[in-house]
Amino acid sequence: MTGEQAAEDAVLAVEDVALSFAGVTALDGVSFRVEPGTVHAVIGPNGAGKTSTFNVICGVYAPDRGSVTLGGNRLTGLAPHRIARLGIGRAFQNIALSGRQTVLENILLGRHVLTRAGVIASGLRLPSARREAREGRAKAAEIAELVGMSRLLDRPAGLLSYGDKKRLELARALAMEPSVLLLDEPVAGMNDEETARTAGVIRDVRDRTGVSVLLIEHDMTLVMDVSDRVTVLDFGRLVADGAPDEVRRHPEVLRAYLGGALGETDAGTDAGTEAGTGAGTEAVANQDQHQEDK
Ligand SMILES: Nc1ncnc2c1ncn2[C@@H]1O[C@H](COP(=O)(O)OP(=O)(O)OP(=O)(O)O)[C@@H](O)[C@H]1O
Repeated sequence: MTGEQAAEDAVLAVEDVALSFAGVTALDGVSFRVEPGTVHAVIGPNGAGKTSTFNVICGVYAPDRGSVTLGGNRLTGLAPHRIARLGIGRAFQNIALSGRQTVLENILLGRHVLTRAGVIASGLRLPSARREAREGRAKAAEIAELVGMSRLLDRPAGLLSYGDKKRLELARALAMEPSVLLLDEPVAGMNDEETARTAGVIRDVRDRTGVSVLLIEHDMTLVMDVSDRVTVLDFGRLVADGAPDEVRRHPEVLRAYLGGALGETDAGTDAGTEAGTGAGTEAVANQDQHQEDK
């Protein structure tokens, strides 16, 4: 297989996905592609369909229409654990770590999806199980280094700072060796310093492992800072998809974030100008504030 083919293999394609709940449209014909080795953000106001998109990708929800493929393999219709095995790793917004277990043990828990030696082989301490355990620990240590937690390997997760807990959740998802890592609000609740550290980790994941990162995030400073591409949803529809700079100036994006308040007025037409960009940034900042108030 050539390098180019390998890269093509890891493309995550969401195609014409529609999803509704008892008459409420959550997603309405959403399509986008996550290119290998990129950071890709999905943004939009509350209720836009971001979490629903993640849930369709992971197999938590079956879409009414459309499909999700990874490297040409159809994920839609498969159970979540099979989708995880095929290369979709997800770190959750709500931290679900084992507090008494150490950082190393928590990362190893993330690997169980990959472990081949069964319970019996492990119990009998067969060579295959011992080798797998050794390899697992080495890999977990590598991942801990990547997320800046090498010195915390033996610390119980329950004693970590908030930021380290969130980065450990990310590390645990990475331990599954995914092609695409899904991050649900990775910097929610973090201060500026913690946010900057996490931004560095996200970039390192992309640059050092080649894993694509797909993230939902309300913190627009982070989104614009780390993303190679941004997909914007509003009321379940895709309203923009492009480089951060293009998306920030897109009239539909300004309209979505300002709740239609600007309608046909200045910012709608000025969207491509400096003034328009400023209005968008402000609107997005208001959205952040709204999140904090929730
Ligand atoms: N399990 C569900 N049952 C009923 N309606 C749902 C369910 N999940 C999502 N929805 C609806 O689907 C729409 C999209 O919701 P979704 O949670 O995907 O949005 P979101 O962009 O993630 O929002 P937020 O930023 O507030 O998390 C909303 O109208 C929401 O109320």
